[in-house]
Amino acid sequence: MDTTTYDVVVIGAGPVGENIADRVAQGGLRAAIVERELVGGECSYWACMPTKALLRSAAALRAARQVPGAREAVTGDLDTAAVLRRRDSFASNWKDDGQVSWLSQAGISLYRGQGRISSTRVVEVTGEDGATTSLTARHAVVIATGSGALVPDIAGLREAAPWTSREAAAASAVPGRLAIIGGGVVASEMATAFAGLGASVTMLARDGVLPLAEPFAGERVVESLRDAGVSVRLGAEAGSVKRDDDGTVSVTLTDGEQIEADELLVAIGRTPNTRDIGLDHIGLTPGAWLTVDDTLRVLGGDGAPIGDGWLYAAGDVNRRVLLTHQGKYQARAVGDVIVARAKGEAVEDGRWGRHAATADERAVPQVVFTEPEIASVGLTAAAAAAAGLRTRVVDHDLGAVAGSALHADGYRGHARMVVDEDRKVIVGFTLAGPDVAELLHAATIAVVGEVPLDRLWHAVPAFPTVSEVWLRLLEAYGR
Ligand SMILES: Cc1cc2nc3c(=O)[nH]c(=O)nc-3n(C[C@H](O)[C@H](O)[C@H](O)COP(=O)(O)OP(=O)(O)OC[C@H]3O[C@@H](n4cnc5c(N)ncnc54)[C@H](O)[C@@H]3O)c2cc1C
Ligand SMILES: NC(=O)c1ccc[n+]([C@@H]2O[C@H](COP(=O)([O-])OP(=O)(O)OC[C@H]3O[C@@H](n4cnc5c(N)ncnc54)[C@H](O)[C@@H]3O)[C@@H](O)[C@H]2O)c1
Repeated sequence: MDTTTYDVVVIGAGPVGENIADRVAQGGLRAAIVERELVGGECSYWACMPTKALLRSAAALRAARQVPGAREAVTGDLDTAAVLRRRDSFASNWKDDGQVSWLSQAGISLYRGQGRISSTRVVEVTGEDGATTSLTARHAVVIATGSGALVPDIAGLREAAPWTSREAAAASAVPGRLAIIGGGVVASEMATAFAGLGASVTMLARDGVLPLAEPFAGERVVESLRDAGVSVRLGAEAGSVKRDDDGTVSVTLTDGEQIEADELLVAIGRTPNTRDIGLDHIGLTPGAWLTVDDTLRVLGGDGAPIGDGWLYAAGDVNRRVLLTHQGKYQARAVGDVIVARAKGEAVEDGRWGRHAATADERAVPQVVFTEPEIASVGLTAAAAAAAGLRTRVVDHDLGAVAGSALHADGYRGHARMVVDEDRKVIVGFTLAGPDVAELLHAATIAVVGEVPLDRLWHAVPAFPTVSEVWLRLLEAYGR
């Protein structure tokens, strides 16, 4: 058995693991990273990048059709084969050579195989050929193993070989009929994408569509999915599933109704990749989400860091926020804190300190790439109320600003800001409308910066842009 010692060993080379390794290497420590599939993780090959590529061409076409002059220039339909080819290139054709050479130029050692913690600071890597390498970390081990699709215990579901987000993201053809179980982010985006690509889509949204967003967001998405021909079945629950010999999938709903499709996508959330990473060797439960403190140290059942604090977890696997950008934010904090602790430097773990992932709590931005796009940061009105904040909610019609009218004929959208009345700062902001994704960062800065409303009056939106909605919201709030 080979034995190799590094300062830091990272298990999982998704976006989060890669960033952690890079950060500690930049801090002067020697890092090894362990990956069992493709360097780049879920986001690069089966999640963010390919799914957005599947959505983008139809969005561009819709945008052109909303502007007279451009509309007349669009004479054909979406070219599905070209969309899938573009998606393939955004998934790097499911090859990780580019990312592997990036690791190498960053001075990070890559070990391919399944990583498992075998004892304090020791990770064993089992390669495809069964050979084992033992890696010892002088300072820290970081778990960045991400998450996989959750498949519920519905009778016949597993035997019916359903799609998860992976098969949807990497589909080589568009099914004639696609049924989807779920109403969250993956279900909404994939219903949008596959309807845009010509599939006949049925969405079984037991708990509603985008139920965690502001209610107007889900309502707009349902409306537009239905306009696009999607059958959105709010409250419908799959009771059992069967795939016939001819490949047809039949879903029997709990009320007895039967729905047939060529493929069935299950999109009801995620499960952590912790089943086989050696958690039992350190007193934790295999298959469970990991609990961490604000500097991302893994906590044991007693609420204290494991051992002397040598074990960290970042990204999806700690369940704080299941988003790439937020996982990479955690990666910067965890990489820097490992370096600081290794060098005996001060740890800045107070609120908004360099080594604390404070924004995870109440300042998370997210864009859902549906039609319309849903861009949000911070708390919804309901979440703010549940958190006990005294709030005022201000709404504005996003279509009623000059910039929106110019952007597209018939522009429809909505904006909401949630103000903490005791501090007179924005704690939540949601936009629903075409191309609102790029408007989000202004709101994120206002929320993270806790910019007083009085000062925001001096942040003047350029005319004529959609951002003028900021002024309208302030006017509605009053000075
Ligand atoms: C369909 C879909 C679309 C999404 N779109 C977006 C989006 O648009 N924007 C966004 O911000 N987020 C999006 N997300 C979420 C995003 O993909 C995740 O938040 C992100 O990938 C998490 O990164 P990670 O590094 O924590 O985990 P992962 O990306 O899951 O990477 C973990 C890596 O660890 C490896 N690994 C696991 N266990 C081991 C082991 N024992 N040994 C060695 N290697 C191991 C895995 O092979 C994997 O490469 C989407 C998710 C899905 C499912
Ligand atoms: N654009 C983006 O930022 C983006 C895109 C896709 C995914 N993601 C991330 O990936 C993660 C996973 O997405 P997801 O859509 O799978 O999960 P999700 O948690 O967003 O939504 C899952 C939905 O399924 C419902 N559900 C749960 N069990 C069910 C059941 N048995 N039957 C029917 N419905 C059920 C839930 O009520 C929920 O609404 C999300 O947390 C999200 O952050 C982000």
